[in-house]
Parts: sequence; C-alpha cells; structure tokens
Amino acid sequence: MTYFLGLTGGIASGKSTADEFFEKQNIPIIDSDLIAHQIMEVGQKGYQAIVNYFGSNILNDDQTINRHKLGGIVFNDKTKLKKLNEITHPLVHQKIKQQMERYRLNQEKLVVVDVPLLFESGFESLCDGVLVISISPKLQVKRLMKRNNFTKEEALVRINNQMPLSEKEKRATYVVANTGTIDDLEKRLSDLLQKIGR
Ligand SMILES: CC(C)(COP(=O)(O)OP(=O)(O)OC[C@H]1O[C@@H](n2cnc3c(N)ncnc32)[C@H](O)[C@@H]1O)[C@@H](O)C(=O)NCCC(=O)NCCS
Ligand SMILES: Nc1ncnc2c1ncn2[C@@H]1O[C@H](COP(=O)(O)OP(=O)(O)OP(=O)(O)O)[C@@H](O)[C@H]1O
Repeated sequence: MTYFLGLTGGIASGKSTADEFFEKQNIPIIDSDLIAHQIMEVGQKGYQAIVNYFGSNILNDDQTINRHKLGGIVFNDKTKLKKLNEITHPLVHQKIKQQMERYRLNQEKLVVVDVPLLFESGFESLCDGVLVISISPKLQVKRLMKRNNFTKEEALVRINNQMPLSEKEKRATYVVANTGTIDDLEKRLSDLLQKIGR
C-alpha cells in the first residue's frame, strides 16, 4: 500500500526545501505549485479561462501569463482570488489525483504530496498523514521578503491570504519546525521518515 504523506505549511515556511530532501532520498514528490503553473501554460486548460476573466493585460509579450502581475492582482482582491481558485483548483486536484493513482498502481511505498493549500481545500482526506513545516511568524516574513524581494507589507498580504500556520499545526499529523539551518531541517525530516517506517 502506498503511504501518501501530504506536505503543507505557510508560504515560505520551507516546503520546497523539504521536497529537495525527500528527492535526495528518492521519494517521489507530487508538486501542486508546479502543476498549477503547468495548467496555466499557453494552450493548457486553465489558460483561456484565466485570460477570459482577467483580460489580456495579465499577459507577457509572448502571450504567457505574467504570474507576478496576476499575483499582485489576486492577493489584493479576495473576489478575484476566489475566482482564480475556482478556475485552477479543480484542474490541479484532478492532476494530483491522476498522479497519485499512477504511484498507487506502481506500488510505490511512500509519496510526498506537496499542497500549500491542503487544509484550505480539504485535501487531507486523500492523505494517510499530513506533515506541516512550521516556522515562526517573524522568520516567515523575513524569508519571504528575501526570497521574493517583497516589502514587509507585500509579505504580510500573502501570509494573511492563507489559513494561519498555527491552525495548520493543530490539524497536522506531524509538525517539523524549520527554525534552524537546512541541515537541522534535514535531520528532523530524516527522523520523521524513521518514524513513518518507510
Ligand atoms: C497567483 C499566482 C499566479 C502567483 O504566482 P507565483 O509564481 O508568484 O507564486 P507560486 O505559484 O510559486 O506560489 C507561491 C506560494 O504562494 C502561495 N499561494 C499560491 N496560490 C495561492 C492561493 N490561491 N491562495 C493562497 N496562497 C497561495 C502558496 O504558498 C504557494 O506555495 C499563483 O500562485 C497561482 O496561480 N495561484 C492559484 C493556484 C493555486 O492555488 N496554487 C497553489 C497550489 S494548488
Ligand atoms: N532552514 C533554512 N534556513 C535558511 N533559509 C531557508 C531555510 N529553509 C528554507 N529557507 C529559504 O526560505 C525560502 C522559503 O523556503 P521554500 O521556498 O522552501 O518555502 P515554501 O514553503 O516552499 O514556499 P512557497 O509556499 O512559496 O512554495 C527559500 O528562499 C529557502 O531557500
């Protein structure tokens, strides 16, 4: 039986950094941010629906969607964010489920399913356990500002568009803190794999 470990956390709490560790252990990852990007590529199912709703001013010169611009719009307008979610989430969920089914048929032992909005979208019911990568609010703002070149206000807007990380921690099966170095994180994840026994 495949064990599906849901992986979530707050924005910039360290999910992708955890994925890198799991990849090094040859554990397959289903990456929903990547899937969300793929369904918005020119010609893909999400593309036309997004352009129809948001207009061609969100396009780059080469007709691809300018995600930076789209992010600037939706994270400052709840109605528009809701609309983008309504367009993208069913398509993303369908692809995640297809990938899960493939791993199940291949009798893969452990698969990590990285879904930033896992609890927000009720995805935990499809997972055997959920790992939350946690971080303090202060460090989260600091890492997000640095990675995305955001002002403090921009970082806070993104953070506040998600369920509070403290709430995600309460709902988790496993919580791993990413408050130290990346080596510390990897050690904790390695201990977790022992605990799961896969
Ligand atoms: C708004 C978009 C265009 C911004 O693109 P950008 O390249 O700047 O960000 P990226 O996609 O890499 O996401 C970075 C992080 O933002 C957070 N985030 C993304 N989408 C959302 C959302 N709808 N609500 C709250 N937080 C979100 C997540 O923590 C994610 O890991 C993009 O995030 C998007 O299309 N979002 C809608 C699809 C979605 O919900 N994706 C999340 C996985 S299903
Ligand atoms: N332990 C750490 N020490 C220092 N920097 C870190 C650590 N863990 C992650 N980072 C950095 O913090 C930033 C956010 O980490 P990461 O991209 O893994 O978060 P994420 O949860 O995947 O974000 P998102 O929700 O946007 O997908 C990155 O620039 C990463 O290199």
